Amino acid sequence: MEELKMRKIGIIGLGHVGATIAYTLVTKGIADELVIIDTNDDKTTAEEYDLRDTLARLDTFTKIIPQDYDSLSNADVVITAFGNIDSIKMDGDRFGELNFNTAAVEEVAANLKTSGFNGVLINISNPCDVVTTLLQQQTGLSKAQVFGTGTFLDTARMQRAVGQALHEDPKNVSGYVLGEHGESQYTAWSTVEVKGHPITKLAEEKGLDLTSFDQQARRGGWLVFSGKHYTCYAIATCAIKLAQAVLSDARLACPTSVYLEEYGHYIGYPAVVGRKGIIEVNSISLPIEEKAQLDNSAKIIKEKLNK
Ligand SMILES: NC(=O)c1ccc[n+]([C@@H]2O[C@H](COP(=O)([O-])OP(=O)(O)OC[C@H]3O[C@@H](n4cnc5c(N)ncnc54)[C@H](O)[C@@H]3O)[C@@H](O)[C@H]2O)c1
Repeated sequence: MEELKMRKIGIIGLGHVGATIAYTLVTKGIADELVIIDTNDDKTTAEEYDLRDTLARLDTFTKIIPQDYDSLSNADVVITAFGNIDSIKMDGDRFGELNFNTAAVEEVAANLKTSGFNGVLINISNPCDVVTTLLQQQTGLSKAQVFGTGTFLDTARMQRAVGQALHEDPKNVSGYVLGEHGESQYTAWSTVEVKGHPITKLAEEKGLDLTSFDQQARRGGWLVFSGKHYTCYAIATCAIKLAQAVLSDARLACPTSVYLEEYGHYIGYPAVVGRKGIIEVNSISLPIEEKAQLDNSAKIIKEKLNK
């Protein structure tokens, strides 16, 4: 009999974000095998047993594999969520973790390389575009195999802001927040529609303040952060949606942190995600001002990379 293909996912970094992803993957039965890795052994054991103790009450089973890089050799997806959130201050700068996370990249990339992992790597760790660029370079995986959550989360925040103002389900709002997952991100309003109606037209008709929505997308994370000193549900949901797009070869069109030749590094831009990772960069034609904003954001990511 042909062996059943298991859906195997690895998570590296089991803090607020990684643990939320692990819990969701297990309770929703999305992974048949889940590899969980953290430099903190006690934290890993705690998450391992909290998840194992959940299994008896679920309709699905997930094999939990702790602290084993070797077992990632045949994983479909690895999600990186390592970091040190306590080093982030309320100053609006996601680059606060830069030094910590660039050091972590070296260790994680070397371990992934030794493991023989050859699936799709989805990075969450901040600064997201910089860390994704470094992970791709240091793992030696292809640019299609590595991408970041990037502005997928910021786009969800924009959809929330617009949807909330118009009393619409955020899913009725389409379009993209582009650029850095950070302060220089921006909403490409030329791409945004509500139920097929261009937002620029709706804004004129209804007197909407698009700048305020854009600011809500940019600052949304800090609103959550200021109350609980981390964020977890929205980012976990973004990462899992991307992982599922890989597992089911969905060819999901969404903004992610993707490698753009033009800039020579990763940046939030429309892409299509499937079994092999980034199936295509979905080049869209932007008005001159919006393209200039993308160029500016790329410049800021590049400066951080050069540091
Ligand atoms: N891209 C986004 O949209 C987005 C959203 C939220 C959080 N984040 C980022 O995700 C990361 C995790 O956030 P969090 O709140 O869970 O942080 P956290 O500090 O709660 O957890 C980080 C975990 O990573 C572990 N870790 C550190 N170095 C490691 C290494 N080399 N190998 C394995 N594990 C390691 C730590 O022990 C810790 O358990 C941070 O970088 C944060 O800024 C990104």
